[in-house]
Amino acid sequence: MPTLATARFLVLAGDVLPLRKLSHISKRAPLYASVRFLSRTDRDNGPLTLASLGLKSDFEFETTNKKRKNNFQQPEASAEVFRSKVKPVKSTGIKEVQVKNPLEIEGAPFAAKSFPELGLPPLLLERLEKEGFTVPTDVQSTAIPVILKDHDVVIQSYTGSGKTLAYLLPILSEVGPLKKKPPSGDEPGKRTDIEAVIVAPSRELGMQIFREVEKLLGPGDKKLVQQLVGGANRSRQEEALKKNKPAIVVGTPGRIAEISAAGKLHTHGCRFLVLDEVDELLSFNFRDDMHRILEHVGRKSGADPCGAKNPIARRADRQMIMVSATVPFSVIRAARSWGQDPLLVQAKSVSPIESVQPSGPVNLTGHASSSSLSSNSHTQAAVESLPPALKHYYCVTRGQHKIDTLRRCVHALDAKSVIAFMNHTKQLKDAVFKLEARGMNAAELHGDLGKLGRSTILKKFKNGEVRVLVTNELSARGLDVAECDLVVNLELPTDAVHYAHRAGRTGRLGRKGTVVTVCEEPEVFVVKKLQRQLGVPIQACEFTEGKLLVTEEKAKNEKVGL
Ligand SMILES: Nc1ncnc2c1ncn2[C@@H]1O[C@H](COP(=O)(O)OP(=O)(O)OP(=O)(O)O)[C@@H](O)[C@H]1O
Repeated sequence: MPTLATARFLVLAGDVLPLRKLSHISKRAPLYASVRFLSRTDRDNGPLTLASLGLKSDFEFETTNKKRKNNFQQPEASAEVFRSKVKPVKSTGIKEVQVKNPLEIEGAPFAAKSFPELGLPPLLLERLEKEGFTVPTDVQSTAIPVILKDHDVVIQSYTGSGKTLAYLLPILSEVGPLKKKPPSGDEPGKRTDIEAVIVAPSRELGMQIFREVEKLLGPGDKKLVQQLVGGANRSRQEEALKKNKPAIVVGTPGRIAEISAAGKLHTHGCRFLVLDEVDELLSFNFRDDMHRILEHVGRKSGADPCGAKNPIARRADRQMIMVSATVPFSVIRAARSWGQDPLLVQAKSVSPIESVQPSGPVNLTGHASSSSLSSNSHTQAAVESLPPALKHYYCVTRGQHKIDTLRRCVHALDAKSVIAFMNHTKQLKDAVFKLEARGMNAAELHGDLGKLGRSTILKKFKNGEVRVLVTNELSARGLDVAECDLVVNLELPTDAVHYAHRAGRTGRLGRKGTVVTVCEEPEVFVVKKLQRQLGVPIQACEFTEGKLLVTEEKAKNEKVGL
């Protein structure tokens, strides 16, 4: 360990420049005549696929020449060159960490294109302008034209890069009152079926997406979207479905499957099926509910004479959109099973899913050398899931001093809105109690709280009444609080994917954000492993005299290839 005299440096938020990828986009033409891999997974333990759902049991190939109605032209090849630079921090003197402006957008991932250039209809463009969305993000400008051309897609882009609008806007271009004018002969307003089903793994995320759709539809048409999240009153949801005849439903797998099984959700004519946080939806917990959803949504019975026998022909009717910041190979396999010639859409590239290999589900040419990455697909999924502007630190302390370290960390960074993660629900109350005893506004958020309790706490956190939200994995995915400027891991996440989703609650849409992992000495090797797997520097630090001090020499970072 370096001594105080030789190795203490000051962090002025930003000594380490973002490491990003060097990506080359294939110029290959889209694969329309393609080989489709139907399934190859273990039925009992593997991820959810057609095989695990009992629809297909063997690895199969099928050649299809079927063309989608519009051919997608891949964007011109582009190469982004980012250099990994580690600026030496000064070895003398100590400077204060700058006060953060949580809403300052440093490196927002906005694209060169405008919304009108993406082919969105005029009414939707008007709504976007009213809501203050003026420029699309990179992933939006790449994904929107692809989805508008009817392709099944897997959208992968880092946390907070705007994936929700990337799929909502093309859906709203085709569904509901903002859609494109129908071709002459079509009768507008006649359709009463549900046209889009959006599935999310948690109530909070479901409600967040639901509100985003409501907002875009505007006050006059907000009943055209219905939430079907668990924890809410089911009969009221069923009544609303009957009365309002929504075009879009957003919900959690359990509640959607439940209402569908009761015969009160008619989705056979559904055109869009979105699986948000798809890698989470593939987990064992959701297996039965997802089975029902995949079997029923967008499956028109009798629409195609081959349909009854041929699952591929039947599923041709719905467009699958799968989304996550982390895309392990299990998602790629699932996309091959459920989609028709699906495309992998990333911020600046589109490639056929067929070209994705198990060793590299997403472009891995960036942050770290491939040799330094584990071959584990889950680990690979975490690479490029982190916003490039995030800063990562870890601080070693004893278990009983963790809350105090958190308090000092919040003061040192002058953080206004903090999410602190722990692994077990039982410990959250105690942590909140200790923080409040030290004069810091804090609240706990977890699944055992009632629906009302959860939404009240989230509201208070969003409006600044609660400074520190102490929570568990429930809040790690999707939660969008723009003001959150600090994430603290009071306990280590289980793996790099979980680290990425937790970390992604801050630094959203190019804003500044800091992630501090508070750990005990024997856990430091896990932090080092996370650092290697994620390909980002995680610097050792201390909080002394109200300042964050980096305690790790540059040489150590160089050792891990950063
Ligand atoms: N074009 C845009 N202009 C301005 N703000 C935008 C734009 N697109 C999205 N946003 C805002 O950026 C924030 C992050 O977007 P979103 O939640 O869709 O990110 P995400 O990529 O889905 O993140 P995660 O992976 O964590 O779910 C949201 O508050 C959203 O309203």
